[in-house]
Amino acid sequence: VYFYSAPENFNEEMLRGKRVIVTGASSGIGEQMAYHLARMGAHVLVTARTEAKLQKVVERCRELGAASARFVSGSMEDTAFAEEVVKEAENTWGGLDMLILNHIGHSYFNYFDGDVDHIRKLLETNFLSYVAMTVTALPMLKESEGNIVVVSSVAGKAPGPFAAPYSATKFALDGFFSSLRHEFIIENVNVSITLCILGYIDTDNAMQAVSHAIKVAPSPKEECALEIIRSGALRQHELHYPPGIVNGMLLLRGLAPGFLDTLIRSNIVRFGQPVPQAAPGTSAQPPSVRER
Ligand SMILES: NC(=O)C1=CN([C@@H]2O[C@H](COP(=O)(O)OP(=O)(O)OC[C@H]3O[C@@H](n4cnc5c(N)ncnc54)[C@H](OP(=O)(O)O)[C@@H]3O)[C@@H](O)[C@H]2O)C=CC1
Ligand SMILES: CC(C)CCC[C@@H](C)[C@H]1CC[C@H]2[C@@H]3C(=O)C=C4C[C@@H](O)CC[C@]4(C)[C@H]3CC[C@]12C
Repeated sequence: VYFYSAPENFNEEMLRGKRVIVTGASSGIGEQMAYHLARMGAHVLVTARTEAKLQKVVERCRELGAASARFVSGSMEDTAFAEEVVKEAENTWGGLDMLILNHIGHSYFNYFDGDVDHIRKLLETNFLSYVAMTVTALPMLKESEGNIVVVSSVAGKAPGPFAAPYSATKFALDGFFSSLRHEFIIENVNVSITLCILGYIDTDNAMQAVSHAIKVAPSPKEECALEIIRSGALRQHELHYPPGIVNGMLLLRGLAPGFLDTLIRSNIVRFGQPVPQAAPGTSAQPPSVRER
């Protein structure tokens, strides 16, 4: 508790004129981070696959007062693209202050189906591209004494069911970046690494995927996006958002892991399968988690 509640003074001016890359910024939390950064007067480079959406995000960033805004489109399934995005920042800005790694590839919310290739592909997108961007950006981040922000999930600390591939990629991020942080401290590399442990957030994609299955209420993506930027700028090691639920879960994980697991399962009511439509005159019976 002491560690994560150390004195902190965030001022939005801290981001003015800063050069920031945001991945997965065509929707959800990434899009909201781009808008906050724009409002704070940062230079933003946003990336994702869908050019039409990125075009709109860039326009909105300009309206909100970004020092500059541009996009590069492509897929992070390919680590060559990940490196290309960082090169683009180097060519346009000649440096970089903050690297926000946020994108995720599509996965399913259901029992693990045995598809090993899916996990390999998801690791490329959700994990290896993060490593590749970090490697390419590191010389610039050392120069600016900048920040690396890695967006993860409670599923990357205390997993629930139906997200085995996704959870694996988020655990990989914790292992890699928490180890790398030690090395930076040992070697006096003044680049901060912030691992963001997020609970359930109300983005369109997450709501579509799991709102029928999760009992807890989602937290707002706008506030979540601001907290991520804030903790990155303050060089915190970890962000836990929303703090009550995530800190509670992590505390229980240490004290009573079996109880936490039961609690997680009891908060997931249905999943994956279409909810049957009620026939006229009958009431719909949702499928139970045991049915498959
Ligand atoms: N929402 C939630 O409940 C939670 C989210 N998180 C984490 O927060 C982060 C953001 O989540 P959220 O905003 O909900 O996600 P969204 O699904 O809204 O956004 C994902 C972004 O990644 C992009 N993307 C998808 N596939 C690829 C690809 N192959 N290559 C490059 N970009 C890709 C998407 O754009 P496009 O399709 O155009 O490529 C989009 O911009 C993720 O790291 C997620 O794990 C953590 C805990 C809970
Ligand atoms: C026990 C409870 C107090 C809290 C349980 C919270 C659990 C159920 C929450 C916390 C993190 C959440 C997942 C997440 O990280 C990101 C995504 C990606 C998105 O595209 C689809 C939904 C998915 C898989 C979320 C599913 C629900 C999870 C596991």
